[in-house]
This record gives sequence, structure tokens and C-alpha cells, in this order.
Amino acid sequence: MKTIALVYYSGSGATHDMAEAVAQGAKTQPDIQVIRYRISGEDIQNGRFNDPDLFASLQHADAILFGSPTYMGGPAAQFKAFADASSESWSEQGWRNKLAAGFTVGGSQGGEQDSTLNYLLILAMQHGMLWVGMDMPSGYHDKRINPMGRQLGASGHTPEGALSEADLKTASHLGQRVATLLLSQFAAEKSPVAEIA
Ligand SMILES: Cc1cc2nc3c(=O)[nH]c(=O)nc-3n(C[C@H](O)[C@H](O)[C@H](O)COP(=O)(O)O)c2cc1C
Repeated sequence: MKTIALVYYSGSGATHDMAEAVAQGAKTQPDIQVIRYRISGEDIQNGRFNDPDLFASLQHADAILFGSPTYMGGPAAQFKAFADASSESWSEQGWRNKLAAGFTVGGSQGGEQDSTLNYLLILAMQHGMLWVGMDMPSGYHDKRINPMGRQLGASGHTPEGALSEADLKTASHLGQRVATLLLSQFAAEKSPVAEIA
């Protein structure tokens, strides 16, 4: 059994819908369990995210997928508070070689979702994780997904307050891709950080 953890913030529910689509895609594969953690403002006290149980369970996940709405051209502050708190795992590189991926939602089609995905990628790199992007270039497939052609991760937008079917399919595909990779021979062995001679 492989475990995929989804850690995300969602203010009005669109990023939550993306997370559910990611989970649905992941669950199409056998022997995959998905754990979901929706960050809430109450987890943040005096500006600091505090949930030791979450970090303990993330330690056992095989993949961690990060999700945040795009707020003011980047991740929401609530997500960033979680990311800052993850620095305790950073010092030990505790998430090294886990798979990682990201998803985001903006109100506009071109609402700087790339900037949020870039941040999620950098967070994964800080932790020594292995980033999984999209493998569906827009216009070169017949599945009507990834309409924005973003290869860095799954993104959507909510012009009428809701995501399109194509955006949800994109998220679902990303979940399926991570699950497939986890089950494949390419999943990295988790080995301790080598000592420098
Ligand atoms: C404080 C704030 C800042 C926002 N900034 C952006 C932005 O930079 N780009 C964008 O496309 N949408 C922006 N939006 C719109 C949200 O990204 C959009 O409503 C999204 O669907 C929210 O996701 P959620 O329902 O998961 O909270 C912003 C919304 C809020 C509340």
C-alpha cells in the first residue's frame, strides 16, 4: 500500500474540489490510500502553523501533493504558514525522495497560477522531493484536459465561481500519474542522506 497525502488550503472550496479530483484520480490505481489535510485558519496561532500530528503522518507518506488557491499572485498565506512550519522536516531532509506535485486555482484564466505552482515546486525542492508535473501538453491529445497547457502542475480557474470539467480532469490526471509512478519501478528508494566524507 502506498500513501498519497494531499495538503491544501481552500477558502471558498475550489481548491478543495481540485483536491477531491486529484484523490479520485489517484484511487483509480490499486493499493493507493489517500489522506487529505485541509489547512484551516485555526491551525495558525500568532502567525504560526502548528499541527505536530500532521507532520508525523506526512513522514509516513510516499507522496505529498501541495494545493493552494492563487491569492495576489502566489500561494495563500494559510498555505505559506504550513510551508514555513515544514522547515523542521527540511533540516533533516525528512521528505527526501518522496514524490511531490502541486495544484492551484485562480479566479482568472491567466491569474498568475504559474507563480503559485512555481512556489510549490520550490517548496518540494527545498525538501529534496521529486517533482511530478503534467504529461499532457495542451492540444496534443484528445482527452480535453490541461486546457491552459501548464506542465508544472494542475491548475484551474473559476470565472463563474466553479471549475470546468477540463480543470477537474487535469487534477484527476495528475493524481493518477503520481499514483502510477509510485507503483512503478521508478519510485525512488528512501535512503538516508549520505554523510559527506
Ligand atoms: C485575497 C484573494 C486574492 C486573490 N488573488 C488572485 C490572483 O492573484 N489571481 C487569480 O486568478 N485569482 C485570485 N483570487 C481569486 C481566487 O484565486 C479564486 O476565487 C479561487 O477560486 C479561490 O480558490 P478557493 O475556492 O479554493 O479559495 C484571489 C482571491 C482572494 C480572496
